[in-house]
Amino acid sequence: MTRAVVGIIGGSGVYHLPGLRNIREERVATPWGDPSDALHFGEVGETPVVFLPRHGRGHVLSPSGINYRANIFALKQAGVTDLVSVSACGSFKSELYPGLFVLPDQFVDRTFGRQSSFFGNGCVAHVSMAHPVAPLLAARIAAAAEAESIGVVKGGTYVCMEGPQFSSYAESLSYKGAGYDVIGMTAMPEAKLAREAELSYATIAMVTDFDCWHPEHDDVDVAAVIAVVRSNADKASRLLARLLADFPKAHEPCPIGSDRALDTAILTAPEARDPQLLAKLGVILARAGGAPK
Ligand SMILES: CSC[C@H]1O[C@H](OP(=O)(O)O)[C@H](O)[C@@H]1O
Ligand SMILES: Nc1ncnc2[nH]cnc12
Repeated sequence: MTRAVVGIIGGSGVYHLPGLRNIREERVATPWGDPSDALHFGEVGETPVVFLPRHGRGHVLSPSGINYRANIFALKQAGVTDLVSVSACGSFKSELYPGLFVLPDQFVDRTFGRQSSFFGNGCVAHVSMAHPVAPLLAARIAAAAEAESIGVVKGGTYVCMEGPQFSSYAESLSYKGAGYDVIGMTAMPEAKLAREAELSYATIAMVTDFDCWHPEHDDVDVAAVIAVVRSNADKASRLLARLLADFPKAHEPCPIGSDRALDTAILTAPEARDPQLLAKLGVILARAGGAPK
C-alpha cells in the first residue's frame, strides 16, 4: 500500500491552511530551484498534509514568475500522492457566479514562456494530458462539498492565460465563444508537471468575477477577486477540512493512470539517456525507473 499524502497548493488570498495541526515549516531545495515558499507539513485528522502557497506569503510571485517545476518537485519529494490546487478564476457563464466552486475537468494552455516540463533533450517523455484531472480525487472533493452543503459544479474547462494583465474584452468574448467556463493564470503548467510527476491532481476553482464580458458586471480587478476569496474563506476551509479528514489512508490507484503516467511516456533509449538529467529527475523517476542508482 502507498500511504496517501495530500498536497494543497493555495492560490491568491490563500497563504495558510486553516485546520492544519502540528505544523512544521521546512524550506526545501530542489534541483529545479526554489519552491514558492517553505513547505508546511502537518496533519488534518489522521491525514498527512503538505501545504504550499503558490505565490509565496505576501503574494510576492507573479503567475509567470512562479517556479512550477520546483513546486511540484518539492511536493513529490515530500511524499505527496494526491495534489489539490486552489485557484481564483474568472467566469464566462452567467450560471457560474462569484462565490461558486467549479471542479474543472479540462484545461486549455495559453501560457507561453513558462518551463512546462521536467523532461527534454537527453530524456524525452510524452505523458498523456487527455484527461488532466484525477477523477477519484475530483469525486472526493465533490463529496466533501456535498457533505458540507457547499455548491460545486462538477466539470468545466479552465483556460490558463499568461497574464499578469487581465484579458481584453475581445479576448474575453473569444474565450466565452469557444465555450470555456473559467479563466485563471496558474493551472498550467502546474497540471502538466503534476502528471509528469505521477501525482493525482485536481483543481478547486473559486469563481471570483465575470472577467470583462458581462454587460451587467464590472470588469475584473484585483480588489474584487480578493474580496470574493475573503468572503469565501470559511466555505473553502470547511471544504478542505472535510476532504482531508475523510481522506483514505492508502492512496487510491488512479483509474486513468495519473499515478503511472510515465509507464508509457519515456521514449529515449536507456543507454542514450543523459545521466545529468536523470540525476535531476530523481524522485520523478523513482517509481517508473530510469534514474541512476
Ligand atoms: C488576484 S487576481 C489574478 C490572480 O489570481 C489567480 O491566482 P491563483 O490561480 O493562484 O488563485 C490568477 O490565476 C492570477 O494569478
Ligand atoms: N478574470 C480573471 N482572469 C484571469 N485570472 C483570474 N483570476 C481571477 N479572476 C481572473
